[in-house]
Amino acid sequence: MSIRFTKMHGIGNDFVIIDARSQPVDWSAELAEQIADRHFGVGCDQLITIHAGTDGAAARYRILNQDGSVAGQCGNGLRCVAAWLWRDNPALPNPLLIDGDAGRMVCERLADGRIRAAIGEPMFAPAQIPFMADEPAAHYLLELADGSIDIGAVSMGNPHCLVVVPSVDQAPVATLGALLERHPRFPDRVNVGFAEVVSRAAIRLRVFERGVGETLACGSGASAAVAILRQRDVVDATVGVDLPGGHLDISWAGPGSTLLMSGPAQFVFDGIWNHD
Ligand SMILES: N[C@@H](CCC[C@H](N)C(=O)O)C(=O)O
Repeated sequence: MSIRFTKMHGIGNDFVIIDARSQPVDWSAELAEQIADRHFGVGCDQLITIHAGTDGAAARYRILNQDGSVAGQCGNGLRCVAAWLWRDNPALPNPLLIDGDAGRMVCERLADGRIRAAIGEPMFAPAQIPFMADEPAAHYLLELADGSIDIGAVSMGNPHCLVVVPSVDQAPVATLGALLERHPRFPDRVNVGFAEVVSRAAIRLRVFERGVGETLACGSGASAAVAILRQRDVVDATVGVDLPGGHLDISWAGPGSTLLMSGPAQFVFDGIWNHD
């Protein structure tokens, strides 16, 4: 079987995007694992499929991680889906409505070519993350085999935890990230951010993504980091986030408001995936 796809990235967080409206797609963990494989497949952090939209949405998007697990949100992927939809049909409006498992998102192409996505309100209630705790808090102590660690936790439509570190360059992203991703208090596993606060308007961030490992960038991770640091009143409403693959601007006015994420969406190539 042959499947047409587009390879894209948002500051190095890379995706294979498949239009599931115009061709049959066997949406499965196995398909994601095969396509995402960097040696035997196309190679990507996430496989994203585009489905028919309803009620005014241009489309619906679904996300599978490299390991085949389902994700509810993908900030960088959402911007790429918006750019893909505008390329596919230049008559589509700007802003554009796109539905996902986390709800309805609004994407707007800015004058400088970047895309600003409204990705919803951060959710701090432990049951919504999901995270095992009695009540929402700005800090949680998480038990590890050799002590405990201070974390923040939030859902951006997908689960995130955050560790504040003195320097992201020295942070044990691979080891601690893998440990926290599967910590028993996160029953659905979790994306793990390591943030260095540079000022009230700037942070540096590395993210160990659930179902992938460390990626060059994570849009929902950048959003989660700003939401948690804003909850702690450590940063202002607008924050520049530097990730290994590039820069995102995040704005969150606070409870009751949607969070805004601005950044690029890049096409890499179009191709055809042939598989048995
Ligand atoms: N890279 C994405 C997040 C992808 C999903 C995540 N790994 C999860 O399992 O929740 C982003 O840019 O937000």
